[in-house]
Amino acid sequence: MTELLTAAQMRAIEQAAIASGEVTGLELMERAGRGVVEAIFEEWPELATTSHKAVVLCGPGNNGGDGFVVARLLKEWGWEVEVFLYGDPEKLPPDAKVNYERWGELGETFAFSGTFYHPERRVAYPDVFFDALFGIGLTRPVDLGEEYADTAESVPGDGLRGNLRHVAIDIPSGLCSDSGKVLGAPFLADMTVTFHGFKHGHLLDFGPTLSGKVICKDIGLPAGVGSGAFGNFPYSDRVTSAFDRELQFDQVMRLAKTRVKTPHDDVHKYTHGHALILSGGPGKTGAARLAARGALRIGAGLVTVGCPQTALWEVASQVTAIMCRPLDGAPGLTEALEDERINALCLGPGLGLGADTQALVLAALKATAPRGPGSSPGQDRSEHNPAAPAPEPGPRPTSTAAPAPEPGPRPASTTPPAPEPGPRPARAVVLDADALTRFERNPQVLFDALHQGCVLTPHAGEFKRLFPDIAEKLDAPATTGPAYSKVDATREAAKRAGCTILFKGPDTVIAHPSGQCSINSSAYERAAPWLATAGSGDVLSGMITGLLARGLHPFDAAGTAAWLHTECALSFGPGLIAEDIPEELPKVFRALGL
Ligand SMILES: NC(=O)C1=CN([C@@H]2O[C@H](COP(=O)(O)OP(=O)(O)OC[C@H]3O[C@@H](n4cnc5c(N)ncnc54)[C@H](O)[C@@H]3O)[C@@H](O)[C@H]2O)[C@@H](O)CC1
Ligand SMILES: [K+]
Repeated sequence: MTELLTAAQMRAIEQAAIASGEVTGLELMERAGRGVVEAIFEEWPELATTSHKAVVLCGPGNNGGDGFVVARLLKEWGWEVEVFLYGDPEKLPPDAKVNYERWGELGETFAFSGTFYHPERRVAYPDVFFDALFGIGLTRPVDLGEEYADTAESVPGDGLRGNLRHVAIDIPSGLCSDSGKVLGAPFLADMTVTFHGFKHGHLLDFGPTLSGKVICKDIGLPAGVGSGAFGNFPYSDRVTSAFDRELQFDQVMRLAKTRVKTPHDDVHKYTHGHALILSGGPGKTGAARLAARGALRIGAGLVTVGCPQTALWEVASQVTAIMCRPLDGAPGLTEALEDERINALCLGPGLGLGADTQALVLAALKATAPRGPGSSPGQDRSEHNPAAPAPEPGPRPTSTAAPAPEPGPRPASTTPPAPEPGPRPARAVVLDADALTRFERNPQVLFDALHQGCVLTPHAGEFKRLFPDIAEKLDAPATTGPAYSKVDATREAAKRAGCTILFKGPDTVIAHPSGQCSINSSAYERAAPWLATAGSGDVLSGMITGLLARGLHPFDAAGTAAWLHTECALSFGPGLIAEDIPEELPKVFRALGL
């Protein structure tokens, strides 16, 4: 499991380890520096010889301390190394000071006060420039003058400096480790070597652009409860990543299990759920058809497109395995939902911004709201109980349509699964696009009707319409670190709405009102810029709806669909159009060994 850390969590883990007496801060710093050297030799084996040159820019904190370790190790290896320090050596924290002095036995440290220019001593044409200026301790914008900005922001490996590689230690300086926002002049790295676990900032916002490639080195910090990077943090504070193939595999395996018919299974199409996708009128049915195809391919047993009578022939003439039915307005929907086998709905794609859309959404939410005490709409704002035993992530048995298959075999994992983020009601609803925008002027009306079975899938514009105050905080330029992040924003929105929110982007964040959160990053080796194509979001909504029909919990359905959506794009490659995404799913499933 890939667990993503905030600066505060990383500090807490380090401090707990040091306080336990198992390791000292100095040992951790030595391992961090060694990890950086290992990483550059692994990445660029041609550097693992003696005749290379490095410039190391150290800052006033422990990130600078790591830089002094790197300088010493490379010098001992036989490199020519030049070290600059931004700050007063007397004020370095204790571990960094020790390493400053150790380096001092091998070479000189030049004061960096805005210039690298030292005519007598400058290392000409270095092979690597190390950024050990600021790490997770960045608190304000970096402003070190033009020469620094020029060096830090130069295009990695640009021609001026030959094959100069820019390596950031822990996180590029000027990048906020919690938010991925930029504070002042940022360092543009070819490679970033971080420790123990990825930080949120490596995946969010500018993180992937500035970090180059991120390598995470183990520095021997003991694993806590959960034996992952998180130590003992409550689940409600944790964020996992869609790098997390294991977790996603687990979900997909569970789906696959119910595809296999054994002599004991009474599996028929209704046991895989029935998804209803609402469509707009004539000329506007394409989005719903795309969503329907996504729902069907991902495994919903039945998918019906409900459309105005006037659009019936348009839909009917373009679908085959997908059913269609006339469904006019809120009364029509309420009547359709008397069929209790319909257990997942999708509203929004192509629906239009008329009053009808609001009425349809409210009718859908009313008909699907859990009944009974303590389950009133908009009330799923409870926290997890972190002390509660973590159950197996088995199927959510609340769906009337989905059977209760055995959990599929899981890849070996040392991390216990997260507790269930609350029960899911029998029926679930995905709201996207126009179904969100329609409530721009009265979001509270929507929030009052939402329930724990809902998933909202806004892109940045839609998010802003529903949560303008949260978006304002998120969009404000960062002036201090750690800055308010997309994780903070999505969590806050999920709490307010009382349901799962999937906030789209290359850094898609999925949050549940309990605080449970994950990031589906389409960056680094999962970068798929061709996914930004018309209709791609409609397919995602449909895929989530399909997984909900299969009985997955909204939080899991949203995360798994987002992950598979990116996998489909990667598998297909450039040239992809929205229609290709669902059709790629079988190949992705096969590649997963299903
Ligand atoms: N024992 C430990 O705590 C370990 C720490 N490690 C390294 O230590 C780093 C964290 O060290 P620190 O907490 O000392 O933080 P940093 O080294 O990131 O920076 C903190 C210092 O920079 C100053 N500062 C912050 N923003 C500034 C700005 N814009 N302009 C000028 N000065 C600014 C702060 O006032 C403070 O003096 C990690 O990123 C990691 O590289 C690793 O060595 C592993 C072990
Ligand atoms: K750094």
